[in-house]
Amino acid sequence: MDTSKQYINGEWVLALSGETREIINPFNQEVIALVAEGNEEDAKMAVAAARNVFDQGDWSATSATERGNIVRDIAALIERDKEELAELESLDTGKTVEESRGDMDDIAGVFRYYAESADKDGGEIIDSPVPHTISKVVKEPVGVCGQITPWNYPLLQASWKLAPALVAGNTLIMKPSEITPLTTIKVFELMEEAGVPKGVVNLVLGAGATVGEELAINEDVDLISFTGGIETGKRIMRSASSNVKKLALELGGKNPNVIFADANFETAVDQALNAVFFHAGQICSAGTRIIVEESIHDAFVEELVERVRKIRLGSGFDKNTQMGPLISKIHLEKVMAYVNNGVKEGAKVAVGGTRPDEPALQNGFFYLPTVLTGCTTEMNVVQHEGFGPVITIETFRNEEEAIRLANDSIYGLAGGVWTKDIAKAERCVANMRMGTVWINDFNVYFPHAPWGGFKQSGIGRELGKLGLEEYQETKHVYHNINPEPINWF
Ligand SMILES: NC(=O)c1ccc[n+]([C@@H]2O[C@H](COP(=O)([O-])OP(=O)(O)OC[C@H]3O[C@@H](n4cnc5c(N)ncnc54)[C@H](O)[C@@H]3O)[C@@H](O)[C@H]2O)c1
Ligand SMILES: C[N+](C)(C)CC=O
Repeated sequence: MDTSKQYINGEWVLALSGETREIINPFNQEVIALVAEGNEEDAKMAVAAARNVFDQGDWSATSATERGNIVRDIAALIERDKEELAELESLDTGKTVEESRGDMDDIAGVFRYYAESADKDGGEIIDSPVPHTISKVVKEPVGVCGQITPWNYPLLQASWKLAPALVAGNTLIMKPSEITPLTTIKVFELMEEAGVPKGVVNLVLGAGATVGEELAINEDVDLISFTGGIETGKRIMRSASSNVKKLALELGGKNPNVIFADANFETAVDQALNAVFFHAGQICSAGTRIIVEESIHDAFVEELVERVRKIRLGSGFDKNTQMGPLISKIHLEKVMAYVNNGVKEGAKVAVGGTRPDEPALQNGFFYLPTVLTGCTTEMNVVQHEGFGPVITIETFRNEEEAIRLANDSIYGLAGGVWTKDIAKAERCVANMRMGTVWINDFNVYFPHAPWGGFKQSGIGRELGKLGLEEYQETKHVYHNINPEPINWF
């Protein structure tokens, strides 16, 4: 794989400026690749290619079945190269190879799901109120799509955008996170191998402020789909107003995990760990905000802390490792400051709260899994997304208070509720203002169900039927089969 090039109009090309960027392994800070560093000019070139190919109309005129077949072939190639992709993802992000393998299965599943969906919706005939007319609704591609992805699930988040955009007949320009572009580069090679026509998919590498901003503002882009942080999302929203682009935003979360005293205790503790410490808490839907019923607080914290102490940190390539490093030095410093500020606000460190002291981990961006107790809803550490391996614990006394606390957030991405009382669970779910709510589980997602946020966690949905509709325009066609003069004037 040649990482030094971008993919524009069906050609692998160096950045116009000739510049490159070093990609760093977060486990040991070694340089693992040099990649092209594109800028606004590369982005403009890619947009022009995507615009030209879309306007020629050959791709959008292919049948949905044909596009579905190509997307199915991409899934098969991802499965063929699963191990290589998983190792690349772990090298780039620090997550365990086991987690990356799971991501690759999910990614192939997303391409397969959309391949199967491609030709299942041929539109709709409307019962027209006017005699001798035919009224129908058809779906068409939106056009040229700009797609911007984050570093935490690089290829997974890319797949949620690439697969539906392709089956809907759009052309696109993708900009992966500048920190973690490797698996996305590889998948562009696979899309070329699968026979995606020239200019339909374009890859520009580089910084958000240059390439990303150009995609958001460029008036030849019809839709921008962004996954990332809330402040970047707001900025993109402003830039996208240049030509009133369609907008899909998948932003952050500060996700409540509500645990009632009647929950299965062992399972709730165990899953509370999974909800946060996968990928060192760098998950948009991480259940970092535990809200536990007061009567079981002490027992819950005791058990949680004991389990947290046993989490094994290390290289994602070591089979014994359960949690890898954070993505970068800058991010590590942010997480440290986030915890330190929480402590200044009055939170107590029950475990963690610092970097590990093992010599073998000193070159990596490691932070110990951390539990903060004595937290209350108005604290910054409870309200802000730390995006690290940090749990805050609050307590509640009754159902009403649990729901009020869970909803006390600008975010509304996801949440969980643990109880054996089915009616109580359903009442909570009905009142929790989040795009996904899990009952007696956490962090489960699959291609068939929509994903996205209420409130400031975003706009629109990815995955499922809605994830395809983001990439479609809806057209009403009204056909008068017996036109006659009206003689009004
Ligand atoms: N809701 C979801 O499904 C979901 C999934 C994954 C991650 N996230 C969120 O992503 C965030 C972490 O990712 P991150 O740190 O990479 O986010 P980020 O906002 O810093 O960057 C995301 C992407 O936006 C680009 N970007 C930065 N500035 C830009 C600009 N001015 N214009 C256009 N593009 C720009 C970056 O280069 C990167 O490709 C967290 O907040 C997390 O919750 C959300
Ligand atoms: C959407 N998800 C859960 C796959 C990754 C969020 O960061």
